[in-house]
Amino acid sequence: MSAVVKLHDIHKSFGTVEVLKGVSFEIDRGEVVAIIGRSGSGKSTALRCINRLETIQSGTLEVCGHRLDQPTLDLRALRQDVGMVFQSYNLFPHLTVEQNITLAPRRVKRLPNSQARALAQASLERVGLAEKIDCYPEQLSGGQQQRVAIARSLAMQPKVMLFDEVTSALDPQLTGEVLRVMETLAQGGMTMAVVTHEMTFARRVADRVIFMHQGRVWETGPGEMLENPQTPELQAFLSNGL
Ligand SMILES: Nc1ncnc2c1ncn2[C@@H]1O[C@H](COP(=O)(O)OP(=O)(O)OP(=O)(O)O)[C@@H](O)[C@H]1O
Repeated sequence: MSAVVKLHDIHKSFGTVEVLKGVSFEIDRGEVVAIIGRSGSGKSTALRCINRLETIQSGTLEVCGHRLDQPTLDLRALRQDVGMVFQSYNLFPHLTVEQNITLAPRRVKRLPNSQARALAQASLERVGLAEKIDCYPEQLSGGQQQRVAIARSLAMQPKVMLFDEVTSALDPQLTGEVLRVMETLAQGGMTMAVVTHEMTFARRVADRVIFMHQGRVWETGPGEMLENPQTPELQAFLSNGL
């Protein structure tokens, strides 16, 4: 298998505070990696580096063949290959579901209206919301809005998807419906990096779990490592939660 995401010895500081202290990991094509760890351990920052929402100070970083540590980076091409879904859905309230989903494909890929609508329909079917295509976000539950946000990302046909605590704002029932959509994507072969506090999801769905602690990859392994943590830090995290 070939790695589509390669981080090697990444260092990242905000001002004088170093939050990533030499982070290295790879994600293979079709692999699902869950990134777990305490608040402030650097999970979101590491994820955000992968699509260049954050720049790194040193290290090498390659995503879908794009060298993010090189000045020649084509940011637009990178962002087409890498989709990202956030905790806040960031849907435009004055646009319908279809308009939200087709905004980027129309602008970036210059798709004609009929093709864009078909793409929105297909993306919504993948998240189980085809019948909501003409709704406005306020007519949807939080879980449905998050699924629309996932559909919006899918419509750009990304090669890698990044999920940053996408269920943190949802109650347990709505969390479940979003996680099921993500599980279906995982089963369909999508390459995914998922920052999450959902340990059941990490254990069951992820091919590999990365435990970050104090800006470093502290422990990594298959989901079963959560049943048999090797370091006291992962043990403490699993018993105390956040
Ligand atoms: N834009 C920023 N400016 C300054 N400091 C930041 C910025 N973004 C993150 N940090 C700091 O970097 C550290 C790591 O933050 P990060 O969001 O990556 O952690 P996290 O593990 O994802 O935590 P959480 O689970 O709370 O989201 C924290 O101490 C945070 O305060």
